[in-house]
Amino acid sequence: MFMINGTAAAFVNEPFTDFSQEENKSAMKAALNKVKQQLGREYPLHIGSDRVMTEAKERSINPGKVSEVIGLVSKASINEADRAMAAALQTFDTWKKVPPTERAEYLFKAAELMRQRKHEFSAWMVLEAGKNWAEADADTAEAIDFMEFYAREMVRLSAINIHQPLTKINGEVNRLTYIPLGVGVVIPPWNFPLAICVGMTTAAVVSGNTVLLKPASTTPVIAAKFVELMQEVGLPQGVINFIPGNGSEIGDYLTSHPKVRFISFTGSKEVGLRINKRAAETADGQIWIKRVVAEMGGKDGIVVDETADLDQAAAAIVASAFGFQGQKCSAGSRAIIVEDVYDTVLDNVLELTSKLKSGLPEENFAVGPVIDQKSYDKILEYMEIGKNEGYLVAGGSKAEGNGYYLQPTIIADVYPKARIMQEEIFGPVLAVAKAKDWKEAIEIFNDTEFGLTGSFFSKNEARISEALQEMHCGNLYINRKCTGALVGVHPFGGFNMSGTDSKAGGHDYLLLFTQAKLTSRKI
Ligand SMILES: NC(=O)c1ccc[n+]([C@@H]2O[C@H](COP(=O)([O-])OP(=O)(O)OC[C@H]3O[C@@H](n4cnc5c(N)ncnc54)[C@H](O)[C@@H]3O)[C@@H](O)[C@H]2O)c1
Ligand SMILES: N[C@@H](CCC=O)C(=O)O
Repeated sequence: MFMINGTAAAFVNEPFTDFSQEENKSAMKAALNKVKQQLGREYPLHIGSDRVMTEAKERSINPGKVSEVIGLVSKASINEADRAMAAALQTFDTWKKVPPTERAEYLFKAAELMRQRKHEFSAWMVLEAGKNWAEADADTAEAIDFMEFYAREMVRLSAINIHQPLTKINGEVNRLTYIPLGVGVVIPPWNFPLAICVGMTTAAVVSGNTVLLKPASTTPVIAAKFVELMQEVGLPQGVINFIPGNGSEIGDYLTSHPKVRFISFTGSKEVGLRINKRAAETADGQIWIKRVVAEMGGKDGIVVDETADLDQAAAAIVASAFGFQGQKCSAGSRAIIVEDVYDTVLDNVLELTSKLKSGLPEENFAVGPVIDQKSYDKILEYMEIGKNEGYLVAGGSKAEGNGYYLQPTIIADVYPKARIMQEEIFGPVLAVAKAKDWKEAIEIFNDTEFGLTGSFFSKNEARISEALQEMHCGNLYINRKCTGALVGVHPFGGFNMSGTDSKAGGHDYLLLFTQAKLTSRKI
């Protein structure tokens, strides 16, 4: 709980589940069985207090077993998006007046309920997103963390002048308070279908805003489960309006809408830039500049010098490149290794990769499917491009299974300007480049339009100091993998074309969804 003997308990991350323990294994299997009984159900839109079933549906399928339908989710058209906007606008008038501590309570309660049903939420992601158990468990843990963390943050910010203590002068009482912005559109991606959806939505809501939540089209069921949870804890109707639908249809419509005060987006560079551009146009009747928070793609990498622990470096390269099939914005899709140890590290990487078994996520194979046909086709294309840009040393094609399975693929001796070194593939494809020394390796690392995550492996302190300064990315790690940021520990967000560096899970994040009001009273 939040309060212990009247004092706020310190935030701690939700622990990950150890699935080598029999009881945890059984609990996860039971959760999967329970969830399987609920497959194929229909889910409504949530517009204010209305539950709206539309004829048009998003058909969500299991990417690891494509004949299995996870659920059919109602799909909003512009008409329903308009109704949702009206509901959100109306509710904003009352929600903004709810004391911040009360708003935070909804998040604390939801975090607690999610904790109790942790494996069930993870099971939905195993089936809908193709995550293995550990990846799904980490996603659920992060969702719980976001709610706990942002609730605490709202309580902290609501204490007047705490964030920015004001200089005192005689004859005046001055206060700085953080007030909400208005109605926001929340647009999460599918790859962290619970954590990122929950984090983006609850940050906006706990700050006193109301939202239109448009989930990703491939993972709408897990988003619907989150919205149901918020209803269960009694969040007032109209605070979260749930409107799955086409990005190009309602997405474009909403991002241009004059009543939208802010857009919170996480997804690809292409869509993020489109939203940023549309949001910058002032629509008729619009009386503000829209705030855009856009967290976008990455072309992250791991640099290894000759002094590094080579086994640790190889393990980190494999985990970062192939965890969740490389479908993380933080994925280490580039390894840049100095020539003295290039062959040794590459051999280690190949050996570890050859041990990765691919198969059904519900059976907890290390490597599962990619998300859908479009991704599958795109990644296969990149594999072919890669074969012309270096040497194929592992994988390179489809893998067995009734779904979108691909082999973990490694292309070696790739030149820095190659497409597979520059473009985000978002799949299990690792490009390996050779550098003459650690300085050149850092130059190659920085030679990208993105700037999200990176790692530097070395035992040399002087080099580590220089790498800390020179490697230009939002989340830089030393001697560890470049994925797996923890809420509160590693605030997350990137530079350049990786986005607005909003640092989700950090102490500044809620400020993005508030405006600071200074009041000065003469006494
Ligand atoms: N930087 C981060 O924190 C972070 C985290 C996770 C994922 N990502 C990035 O997300 C991408 C993968 O996710 P994705 O495939 O869901 O991305 P995407 O850009 O295709 O879609 C993201 C969301 O935008 C919606 N959308 C599509 N067109 C739209 C439009 N015109 N207007 C409004 N919304 C629209 C989609 O329906 C989805 O909900 C990768 O590039 C990955 O790197 C970044
Ligand atoms: N925050 C996650 C990545 C989120 C994007 O996909 C990590 O640090 O691995």
